[in-house]
Amino acid sequence: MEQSAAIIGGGVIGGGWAARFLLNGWNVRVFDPDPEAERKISEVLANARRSLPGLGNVALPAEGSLTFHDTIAEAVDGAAWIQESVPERLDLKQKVYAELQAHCAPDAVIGSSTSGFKPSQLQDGRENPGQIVVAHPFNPVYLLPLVELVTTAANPAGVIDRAKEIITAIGMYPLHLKKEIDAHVADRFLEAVWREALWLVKDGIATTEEIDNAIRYGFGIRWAQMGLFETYRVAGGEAGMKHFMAQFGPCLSWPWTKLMDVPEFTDELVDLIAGQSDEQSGQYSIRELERHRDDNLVGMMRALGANDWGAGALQNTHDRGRESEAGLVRAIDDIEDLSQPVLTQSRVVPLDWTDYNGHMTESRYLDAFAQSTDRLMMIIGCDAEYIANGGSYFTAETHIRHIDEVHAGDPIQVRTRVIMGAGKKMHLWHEMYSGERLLATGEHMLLHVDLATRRSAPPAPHIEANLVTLAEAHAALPAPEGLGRAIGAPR
Ligand SMILES: NC(=O)C1=CN([C@@H]2O[C@H](COP(=O)(O)OP(=O)(O)OC[C@H]3O[C@@H](n4cnc5c(N)ncnc54)[C@H](O)[C@@H]3O)[C@@H](O)[C@H]2O)C=CC1
Ligand SMILES: C[N+](C)(C)CC(=O)CC(=O)[O-]
Repeated sequence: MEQSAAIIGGGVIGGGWAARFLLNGWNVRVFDPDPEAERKISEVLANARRSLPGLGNVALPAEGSLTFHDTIAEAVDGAAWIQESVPERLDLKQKVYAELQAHCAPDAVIGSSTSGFKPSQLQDGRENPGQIVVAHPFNPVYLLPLVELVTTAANPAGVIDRAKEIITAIGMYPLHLKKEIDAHVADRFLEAVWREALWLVKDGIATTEEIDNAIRYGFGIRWAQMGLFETYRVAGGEAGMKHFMAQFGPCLSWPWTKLMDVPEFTDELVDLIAGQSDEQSGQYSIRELERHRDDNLVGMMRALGANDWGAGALQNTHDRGRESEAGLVRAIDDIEDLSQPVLTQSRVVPLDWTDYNGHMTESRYLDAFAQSTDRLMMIIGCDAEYIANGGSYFTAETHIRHIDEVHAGDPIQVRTRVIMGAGKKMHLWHEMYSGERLLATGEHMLLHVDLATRRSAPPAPHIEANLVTLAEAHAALPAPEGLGRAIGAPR
């Protein structure tokens, strides 16, 4: 069913929310009095379109529609989710809530992007306080999954459940905080770190660039994959957290930091920091910096996905939930038409799959075909459980033909035929398409192995039976052009 989200305030964060909903198939209705809002959102959207669709390994749904409206009343019409992202001023937010509630559906969820206000401050004086929650995201909203969902006793369980369901459906992670507090959880850290950094610059200890290097060459990468406590548990050595606390606990009272002491924001300090920041990154426009940031985030999250860890594991779960809508199956019984090649991949080319030639790089064709082989193995029953019990397939030979180029952000699909499946042998033929365009073919010979002896061995009977079923069904199709071809001179 088509769903609509209203975006109230379409700046940095509202634009990110608009992209997140839109690219996950929602219709998006924007209200923002700024005459430049449409241009700004279209620029954020362009960055989101080049990065988000390729983040996961399964294609997103078709984009929803994006419309701009002159009044709040029009924007919230029919909206199931309303996301308020107006500037961080309580009086303004409260005025906006009064107008929202005069026009929106009583069962719509209203989420606030507020970085610091408590939900009770937003609910105060409202007729229907139960529909208002804090849904605090992180920039860029279209890539980072965290949403701090802060609720109060005024929020019925049904509203909280719906909020969690919708946030999850658009590929995000609702961290539900049941106790409200100024600045929630994550912004408390960010502010503490920022305060320390301002002191270090003001006191002439380090420049903005040196501070950024201290973060990005070290603990910043660590935090991205294990957070704070798991990282320190490991840092405690074999004795874990207890040893870590015994060793470093006393430093807290020496103290190493100036946590609560805020440097005064004099013109001199602002000029010092802004000047160093210009020197550090002034050669890039903000949009260029956003694209570098997005490329890096996609690469890091995809690396985490390969390890099924942290934000990457979350993305993998989201991908699994999208498989059937994308037409992918996990078992032979779920294939609708056995006579046709099996859809083994439906995705978008990710940013980190491209090279200096500006197109998908050669090694990624093998990567894509290998993922299709993995799915075909799962479909015939060679799944994680079977492999854990000691049986699997090894690839003995591969021949890839590159027929047409494809770029980051383009959709690709792989269709797979079983050419032969008998005894230990599995002979596969993959065809990769973008729409109707044939991009590449992959011919692969695999051997079933016993993982204990590392030698070829017959597969379990049900696997062989499934392979034979597919091979017989696919044998009725015309032989693929290029099957069995050796490397030849280009025509
Ligand atoms: N910028 C950031 O890093 C983050 C900001 N937030 C929160 O998101 C909210 C918005 O912040 P930004 O997007 O950074 O600000 P922004 O200044 O980029 O955007 C605010 C937008 O609201 C519009 N606006 C002003 N009055 C309005 C009204 N009455 N109705 C509708 N729209 C109106 C403005 O025209 C502007 O486009 C704030 O509550 C902020 O704390 C949350 C997470 C991160
Ligand atoms: C600086 N900030 C308080 C607006 C930051 C946030 O709220 C979250 C983020 O994206 O860093």
